[in-house]
Amino acid sequence: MSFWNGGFLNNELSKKTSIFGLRLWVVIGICVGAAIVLVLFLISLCLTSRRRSPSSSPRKKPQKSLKLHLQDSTPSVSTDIPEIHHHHHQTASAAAVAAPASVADVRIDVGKADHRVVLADHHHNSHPRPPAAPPSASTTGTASGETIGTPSSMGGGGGPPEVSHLGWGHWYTLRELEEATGGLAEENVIGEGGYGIVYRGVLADNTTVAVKNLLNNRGQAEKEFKVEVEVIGRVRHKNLVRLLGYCVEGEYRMLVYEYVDNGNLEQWLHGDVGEVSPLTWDIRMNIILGTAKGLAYLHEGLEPKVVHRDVKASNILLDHHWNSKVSDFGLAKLLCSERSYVTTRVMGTFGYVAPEYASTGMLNERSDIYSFGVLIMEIISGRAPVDYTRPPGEVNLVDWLKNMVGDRKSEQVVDPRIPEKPSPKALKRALLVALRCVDPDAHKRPKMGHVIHMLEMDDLLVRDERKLGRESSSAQSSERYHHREGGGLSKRGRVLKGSASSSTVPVHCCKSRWCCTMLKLQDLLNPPCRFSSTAAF
Ligand SMILES: Nc1ncnc2c1ncn2[C@@H]1O[C@H](COP(=O)(O)OP(=O)(O)OP(=O)(O)O)[C@@H](O)[C@H]1O
Repeated sequence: MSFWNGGFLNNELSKKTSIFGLRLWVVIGICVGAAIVLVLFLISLCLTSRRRSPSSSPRKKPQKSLKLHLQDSTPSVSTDIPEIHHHHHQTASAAAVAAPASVADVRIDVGKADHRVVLADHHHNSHPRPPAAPPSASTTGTASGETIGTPSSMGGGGGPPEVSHLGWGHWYTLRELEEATGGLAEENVIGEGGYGIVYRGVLADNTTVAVKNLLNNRGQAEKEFKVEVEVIGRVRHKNLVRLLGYCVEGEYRMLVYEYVDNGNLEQWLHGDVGEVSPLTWDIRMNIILGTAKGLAYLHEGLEPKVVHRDVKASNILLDHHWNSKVSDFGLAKLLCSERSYVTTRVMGTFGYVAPEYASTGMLNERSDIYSFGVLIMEIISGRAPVDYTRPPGEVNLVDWLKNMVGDRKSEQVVDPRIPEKPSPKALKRALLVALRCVDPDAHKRPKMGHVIHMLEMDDLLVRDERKLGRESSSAQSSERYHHREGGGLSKRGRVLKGSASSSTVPVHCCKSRWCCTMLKLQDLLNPPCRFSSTAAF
C-alpha cells in the first residue's frame, strides 16, 4: 500500500522528464490544459457551423426547422384522412420546407388593406428567365420519396425556374411572383376568398397566371396550401383549373394557377350584366356539363378519389368560350376506394352543403353531388341558393324549386334573364338531374358519370327536337323512341344505358311529396312518345 502513499507520488511527479527537463507534473498539466482547449475549440467550431448553416446550406437546415414548426402549429392534413399519409407520405411534407436566408429581407403585410410585398433588397438580379419547362404529369417525385428542396435560385433572384421536386409544376420564388404581380399590387387583385387574395400576374415568359396569396395564418390556410399542392398538383383535366406551381418562402404560401380569363359563374349569374344575360340556355347547359365532367374525374378517375367539398358558383371559372373549370380545391379531401366516407369537420358554403354531411360530418362524393344539384338549380333559375331578400317560401332555392316542380310550374323557375326559353323537355331534363342530385337520401343520388350520361342525352334530345321542328311536315320515320315500362327510353326496344330514366324511382315509393315530384317529372319526361328521329343516338 505504501507504493501509493503521498511521498512516493510526490517523488515521481517531481522527477524531471526528457522534455526540456520539465518536471512530470508540469508536463501532465500542459497536456490536460491542451486537451481542454482542444475540446472547447471543437465545441465552438460545431456551434459556429450550425449557426451559419441556413445561409451556407439553404436546402437542408431550414427545411428541418420549419417542418418542425409547421407540424407543431398546424394539424397535419392526414389527421382527418389517413390516406394522405398512406399514399403521399413524402408529399405531406410539401409545405414543410426551407425558409431561405432572404426571408429576413422581406417585410410581410398580408392584411386586406395593404397586401403588398416589399422587398428590402432591390439589388437583386432581375433578368428575365427562360420559359418554364412544362410540368411533368408524373408523380414519381412524390412516390419515390423525394422531399421538396429549396430551389437554388431562391433568394438570389433571376436564374432559371426550378422544377418542383414533387414531380410536377414549378417552385416559384417570391421574387418571381412579386415581379409577375407588380409587388402583389392592388390593381392586380382579381378576387378574394376566405383564405387568400388572388392576383393576376404575368410571368417572365409572358404566361398569364393567377397567384393566390394565402392569408398569413397558421390554420386553415396552411392546410389549404398543403391540400392543393399534394392533391391537385397531380390532377390534369380540361374542366379543372390547373395548378402550375407554388411558392413557399418564409411566411409566404402562394399557389400559382393557370389564368382563366372570363370571371366566375357567380359573377355572371348574380352580377350586374343587364336585363338580358349573355348566358343562354345552351351556354348554361354547357357549363353544367363541363362542371360535371370535372367532378366526375375527381370522383371516378382518381384513386384515392377527391371530394371537392366546396362546389359552388364562385368556384366555377369560365373562359371566353364559356367553358367551365372547377377551381379552389383547398377544402378537398381524399377518399380511398375501400372507405365509403370520412368523418371531418363540416366545411363548405352555406346553401350548398349536403344535409347529411352538415348533420353528421360524414363526407363522401355524394356531398359534392348534392352541391352540384344546388348549382344546377342556381344556373337554371339565376337565384342564389339562399336569398333572404325573397319572400319566406322562396328563401331556400332547393325547397322553392321542389315546390314549383311539384305544382307543375316548372317553366316559372327559369331565369327571366335567359334570352331564349328552353324547350319544355330540355328544361325538365335539367330539373330532373338537379332534383335527383339533391335527393335527401344520399344513396339515391346519381354518380357524376351517370349525371353526364343524363345531360348528354338531354343534349341529343334537344337537337333531336329541333330537328323535328324543322322537319315537322315530313313523314315520320320508322324508328321510334318507345316509352318503356319503368320509365326508360329506348330505341328499337333497346335500353339506353345511362339514360335519365334507366334508374327510376320505384312506382310504389310514392309516400312523400318529394317522391311524387320525382315521379311527376319522370312522367313528364317520358310521355307516350310522339318523337321520331333519324338521328343516331
Ligand atoms: N385561376 C384563376 N383564374 C382567374 N381567376 C381566378 C382564378 N382563381 C381564382 N380566381 C378568382 O379569384 C376569386 C377568389 O378565389 P378563391 O378561390 O380564393 O375564393 P372563392 O372561391 O371566391 O371563396 P372561398 O375561397 O372563400 O370559397 C374567384 O372567385 C375568381 O374570381
